[in-house]
Amino acid sequence: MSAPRTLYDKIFDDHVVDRQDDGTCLLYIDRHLVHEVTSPQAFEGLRMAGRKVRHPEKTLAVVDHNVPTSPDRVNGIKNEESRIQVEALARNAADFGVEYYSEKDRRQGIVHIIGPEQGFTLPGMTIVCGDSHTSTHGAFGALAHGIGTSEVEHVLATQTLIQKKAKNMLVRVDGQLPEGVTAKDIILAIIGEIGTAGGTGYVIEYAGEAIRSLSMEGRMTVCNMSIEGGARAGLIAPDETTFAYVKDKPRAPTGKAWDMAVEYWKTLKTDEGAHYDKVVVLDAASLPPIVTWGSSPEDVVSVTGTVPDPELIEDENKRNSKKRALEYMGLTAGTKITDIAIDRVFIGSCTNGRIEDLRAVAAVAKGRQVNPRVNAMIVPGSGLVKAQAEAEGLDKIFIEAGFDWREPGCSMCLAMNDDRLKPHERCASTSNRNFEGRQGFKGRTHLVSPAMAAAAAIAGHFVDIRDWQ
Ligand SMILES: CC(C)[C@H](C(=O)O)[C@@H](O)C(=O)O
Ligand code: SF4
Repeated sequence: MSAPRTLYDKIFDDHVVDRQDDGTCLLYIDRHLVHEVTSPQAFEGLRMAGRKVRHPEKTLAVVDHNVPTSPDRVNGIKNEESRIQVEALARNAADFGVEYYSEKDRRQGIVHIIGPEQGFTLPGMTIVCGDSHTSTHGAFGALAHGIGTSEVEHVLATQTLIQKKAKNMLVRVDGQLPEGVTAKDIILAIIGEIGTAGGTGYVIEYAGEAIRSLSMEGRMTVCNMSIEGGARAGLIAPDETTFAYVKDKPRAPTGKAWDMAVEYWKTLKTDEGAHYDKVVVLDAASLPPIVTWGSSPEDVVSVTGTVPDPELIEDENKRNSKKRALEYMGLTAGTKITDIAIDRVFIGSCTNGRIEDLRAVAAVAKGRQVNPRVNAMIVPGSGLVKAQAEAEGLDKIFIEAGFDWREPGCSMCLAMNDDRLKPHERCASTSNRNFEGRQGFKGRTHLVSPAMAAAAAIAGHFVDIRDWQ
């Protein structure tokens, strides 16, 4: 009998085309997602070499990072740099025969949201994209990770990727989440626990009762931020929740092919006794809603807590870096998190821009008003998320409450477009990164869950969402 294997081992093994003695492998890639930021040189490389895209039907291109989120974007993109990137992708997709969703297509959206929506992302697949948050697709039990632009070119040309196997890490979240605590709080707590380098060299498998209980949206939120924990990818074994989500998606298999696929997908779980190189265990019942206070996703604190004191950190380098983070954030140690006033709210991104996130926001916003000092925007992750939200009447709740309801895109997650913080503006954000300048020059980002962001928009400062239920 063969040795017990992890889910990661199985998907990896199933895709090895060639293995060298030093462990370098050539992996077959099932799906390639392409966006406008990391693909121009890759297509240019193909053009110069006179090569074609090996499998256009396994490739899907979309614009997301640079697109404006204002309704007048259909009249053209004013920012020249953005327009050039967007036009380049449109041309490259046409020249190389790759399916492409432009900003005018209702299926357009953030690359990691449209893949699952279209059934382009399926369990057991290898999925790559020139984007670090490709880990999102691991929620389906797919081996999905970001690649660099030269690798994008390699995958376009050959449908394969050179890879060395990573180590296996298990993150088990036992028990049930308390009311008001979400998938976002789980992943922020995990990153707080392992640190931003904790997952370096690993692929993380998330398991345990709390993970099993999550919807696909919640699982995507968790896997999305694997990269913030340093891991190459994050995975969750597919189950009935996964199959129910995938069924009837435009590109999902149908009929007999569906039955065969499900049969295979059911084998995609870690064998009893398989070896993990590292195991981390968390108790969901003890998790609070989390707010980041610094400029790294590991700078987490409970909403009931205070801004920590860097002077208490023994390691000098770490102490200095956290002191600098506090200074950048304009905060003083000891301040209660609920006393921190905010100027802006950003609800969206590939972490929390899906329908369930918007429903959570609507539940908080209904019948309430955004604080007059706060500018709060809601950016659906895709055109389909937007249409669904509008079909449910969520847009009316948002607009009546004073939120700005936008068109889909990456938006203020990274400020590569018109949506950005002004210097020193403080933002409660549902995105995944809080680096210096991430949401705009000198902007200050606090990462939170959608419900926490909505509550902060209304109160004008952070509040414990559990007191609002
Ligand atoms: C622009 C892109 C390369 C980048 C990434 O890889 O993650 C972006 O999506 C981000 O979130 O910072
Ligand atoms: S939403 Fe943010 S994290 Fe996601 S792909 Fe866009 S820029 Fe990157």
